[in-house]
Amino acid sequence: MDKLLIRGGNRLSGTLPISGAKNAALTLIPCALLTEEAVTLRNLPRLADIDGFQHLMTQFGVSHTIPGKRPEDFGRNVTLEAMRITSSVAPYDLVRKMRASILVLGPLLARTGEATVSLPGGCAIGNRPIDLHLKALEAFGAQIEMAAGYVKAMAPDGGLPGGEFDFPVVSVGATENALMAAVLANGTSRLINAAREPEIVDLCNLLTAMGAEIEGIGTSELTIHGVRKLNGATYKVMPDRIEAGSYACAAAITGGEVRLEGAEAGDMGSTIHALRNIGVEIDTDKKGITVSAETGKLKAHNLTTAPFPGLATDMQAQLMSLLCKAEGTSVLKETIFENRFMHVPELTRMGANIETEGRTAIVRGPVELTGAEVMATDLRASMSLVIAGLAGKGETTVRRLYHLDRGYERLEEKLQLVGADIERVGDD
Ligand SMILES: CC(=O)N[C@H]1[C@@H](OP(=O)(O)OP(=O)(O)OC[C@H]2O[C@@H](n3ccc(=O)[nH]c3=O)[C@H](O)[C@@H]2O)O[C@H](CO)[C@@H](O)[C@@H]1O
Ligand SMILES: C=C(OP(=O)(O)O)C(=O)O
Repeated sequence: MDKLLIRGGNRLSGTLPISGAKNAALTLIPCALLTEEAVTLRNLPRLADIDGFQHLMTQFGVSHTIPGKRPEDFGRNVTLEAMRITSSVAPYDLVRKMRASILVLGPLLARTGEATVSLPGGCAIGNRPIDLHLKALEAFGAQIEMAAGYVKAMAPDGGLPGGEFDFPVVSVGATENALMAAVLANGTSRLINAAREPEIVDLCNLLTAMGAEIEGIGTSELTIHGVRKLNGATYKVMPDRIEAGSYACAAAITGGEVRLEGAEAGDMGSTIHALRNIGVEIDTDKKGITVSAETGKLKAHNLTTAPFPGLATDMQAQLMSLLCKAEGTSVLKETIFENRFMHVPELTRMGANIETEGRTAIVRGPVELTGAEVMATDLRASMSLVIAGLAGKGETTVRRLYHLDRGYERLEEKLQLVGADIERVGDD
């Protein structure tokens, strides 16, 4: 298995491009199930999760074409066409590798009147139940059955009537599934306390381009007037705000100055706010953001993760690494997932001074980070180790790169562009 070798200490400087957002792409791809016409997605990131989702789509009879693009370019355009749905079953083998596969449930149900999807199971960061996905679909008139690790959703003859669902907890995925089911319902549906992450807005914008009628886009109350048919569309995936935030932390921890080309500051308010409070300078414009920092001037700051517009849980680990180099004591509270501090023991091995108590981590800094052999346990935890490695004295080896490959397009190439000493090597 490949590993990353990072020789820390280089100050990052220059420009790196920000890719299309994984979490947007994973909900835009299943929209192709909602229409017989072609849906073309531009700026899809080249990631293991995206390849996996495209593969899953072939299971339902969706064809995809990738027009030739130079391999050295980032991103990719893909046309998905679901002229006829040949199966509405998502088997365990394909679903278990990628939790987001559950996002085919809503659109398959809406298009064909039934869907059978393997339960995705938990993952390293928490249990991640799907009860809210199912309750929202039930509220729209679906009948749900569970058997042998699969969930089967059925619509009444003539399709889902639509309905109202008030989310007791904000859920990104459940909001997405509910939206994709509601757009083809016979009546009007209402989602209350819906997630309003920028990726949900991206989903609503694609659905609207396909002919859906959605009111309240960008708010926590969405009204969806079901339409009989949706058409195809061509749509550009939004920039990845988590990738951009991660590279901002990487630049800052090295005391560097990096331009994140294509980053959308408007989607990154809480991350930018956090970075500025830590002492990182951020300049924003329409085409990207520029991050600069002086390592000696970083200061402690308390952070609490929350649904958008709060601080994204997907940024917690990366900011924690940065705070190891900040003067003073920072308190980080993780409110979204119950087990999202798995980077802490690895960061500690690199010299960090972090104590955890339940969902709170106390980071004392600044410390001298040192290179070490570390093991990645999940996507953002892995990135936090890369960030620490960039600032660490000596060599850091990060193993289990499949986590990083789920969410960072050609990570080492992008970091090399700004001067990092990082390479991917085969294991010996
Ligand atoms: C592919 C994708 O977009 N992934 C993102 C999505 O995950 P995902 O959509 O899985 O996360 P959710 O927003 O659904 O989860 C939020 C919280 O709700 C709970 N919950 C969720 C669904 C449910 O049916 N029941 C329930 O209790 C979860 O366990 C968690 O505690 O949003 C998360 C929160 O911003 C991000 O960290 C993930 O990167
Ligand atoms: C947790 C994440 O993704 P997923 O929901 O795909 O596991 C993430 O992107 O940080």
